[in-house]
Amino acid sequence: MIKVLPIQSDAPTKKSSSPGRLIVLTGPSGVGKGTLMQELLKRHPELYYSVSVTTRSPRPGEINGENYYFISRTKFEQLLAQGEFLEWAEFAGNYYGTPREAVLNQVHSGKLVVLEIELQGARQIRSEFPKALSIFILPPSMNELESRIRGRAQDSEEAIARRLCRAEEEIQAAEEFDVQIVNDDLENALNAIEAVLFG
Ligand SMILES: Nc1nc2c(ncn2[C@@H]2O[C@H](COP(=O)(O)OP(=O)(O)O)[C@@H](O)[C@H]2O)c(=O)[nH]1
Ligand SMILES: Nc1ncnc2c1ncn2[C@@H]1O[C@H](COP(=O)(O)OP(=O)(O)O)[C@@H](O)[C@H]1O
Repeated sequence: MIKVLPIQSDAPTKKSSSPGRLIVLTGPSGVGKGTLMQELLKRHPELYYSVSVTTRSPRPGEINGENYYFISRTKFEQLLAQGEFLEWAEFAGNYYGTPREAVLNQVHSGKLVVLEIELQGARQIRSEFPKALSIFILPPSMNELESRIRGRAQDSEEAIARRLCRAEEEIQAAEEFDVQIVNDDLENALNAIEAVLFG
């Protein structure tokens, strides 16, 4: 079951009048969100990437504090009860959440802040922050999506099945978002995202 916390709505900031903004990058697991994000950050170091908190185990090569903050379920539930998440969801058996304070501070200081999150969290951000720009990344086909998830070779069969099942559902929601971009050729997809972010 997916659960999402209520969060604060767009509020004028006293700290800065510069146009900070929330950018939501969403789309099914394996579509290439992480890859696109890495490239975007290389090209635009001025973007602020929100590092999420998760109860999922680290994959080989993942670094705590860089890819995610990896914590226990008990700790996650404690932070949740303290209202520390801007949004959160349960996805494929694990909790994921966006740290509230860090993100709002960055937006208020005028940064473009990118959240790379799944559908339920993206919906919540959209409804609470109407000025957020939301981008839905689509795969060229379901076959290609499956081969990307398998090609990554970092998930169990069970985790792959859960991601594919969820992907079907997520793709149906693509039209809810401001912009849809197909990640077929990586360079083309990057150019399309840049056009949306920077005009
Ligand atoms: N709602 C929400 N989703 C998140 C957050 N962080 C990551 N996700 C999403 O959770 C899903 C699973 O992420 P992950 O376990 O890293 O698997 P992957 O997307 O297949 O690499 C992906 O769709 C992520 O975009 C978060 O803070 N909040
Ligand atoms: N445009 C693309 N063409 C081919 N493979 C891609 C493309 N974008 C990403 N991939 C590959 O697909 C796999 C899943 O990408 P990843 O960024 O981990 O997806 P997500 O973060 O959405 O789960 C990775 O092995 C990545 O190298």
